[in-house]
Amino acid sequence: MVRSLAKVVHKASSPAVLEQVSKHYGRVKALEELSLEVTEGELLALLGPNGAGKSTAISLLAGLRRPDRGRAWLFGLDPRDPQARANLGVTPQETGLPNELRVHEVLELVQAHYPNPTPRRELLERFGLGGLERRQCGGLSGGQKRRLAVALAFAGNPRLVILDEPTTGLDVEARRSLWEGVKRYQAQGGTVLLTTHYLEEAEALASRIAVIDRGRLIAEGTVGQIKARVGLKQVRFAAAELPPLEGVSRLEREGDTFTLYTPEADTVVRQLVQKSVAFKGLEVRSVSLEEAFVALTGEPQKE
Ligand SMILES: Nc1ncnc2c1ncn2[C@@H]1O[C@H](COP(=O)(O)OP(=O)(O)OP(=O)(O)O)[C@@H](O)[C@H]1O
Repeated sequence: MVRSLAKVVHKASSPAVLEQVSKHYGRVKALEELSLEVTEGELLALLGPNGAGKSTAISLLAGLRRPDRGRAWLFGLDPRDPQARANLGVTPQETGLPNELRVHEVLELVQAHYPNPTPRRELLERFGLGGLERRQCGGLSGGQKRRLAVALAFAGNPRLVILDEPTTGLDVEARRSLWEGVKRYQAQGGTVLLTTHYLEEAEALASRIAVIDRGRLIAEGTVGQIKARVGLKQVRFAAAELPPLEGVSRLEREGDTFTLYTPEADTVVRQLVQKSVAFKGLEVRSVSLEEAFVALTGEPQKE
């Protein structure tokens, strides 16, 4: 009795919880027994390759879809409960703004749905939109549109904001300006769940990272802990044979070309020299997050 009560209190105190959720689209398994908790005041970055299930997880928390199994909680309530969603702001992946409406009109339209909206000035300033109030949305640049779409997620003065790949397609400057707005919200006590393909973005913003792949949680921890796991280097060279090597997360062979993934490229190259491997055309480079995920989640080492 005490235990189940503790469980309820725990869920009620967290802005968002997924508890062992599974979601299938026909034969496609989008999520498999995924558990995730976003705690008050944190910025949790949800990372994963294309099709990992990030958007599906978000849609369950936003009450847009229901899990086939398991439960989703938003402020201790069913996410489809309007009372729970009144405290939530969401930016979808796609930016659909009416071309004819002016920036201030769009903001007012969204603010009007909330009892205690964030002041317009603050939103404009926070997301670098000052001076654009009277511009029609159709006349905004891609980066400005994206910043406005993200600002809208904050318009209702929410306690939790879900940002689904907010900076995809933005240049470095626009991305940084958006990060500043998100950081300021979090500094004022806001909670954020962010999905992104960019490790750099998670690094700049996240207090914690969860990595999902094929609908399952495969890693979770601080930025440092995740970086240590996905911060792999790729070592590639041609050689006739390869002795066993230490510190290799994954090994691929195509003809006489070997591709090794390792967190310790220097150590691997040193072993090649020490073991007198006659290698040619050595290349060492950092892998993309995508490749790191494949190396992490792929089959075990094989030739
Ligand atoms: N409406 C749908 N109907 C059928 N399959 C779907 C649907 N939505 C998503 N899927 C599939 O479910 C899986 C998870 O998709 P989801 O969009 O949640 O992943 P994601 O991690 O957000 O991907 P991305 O990074 O590409 O946005 C994928 O295999 C996808 O093709």
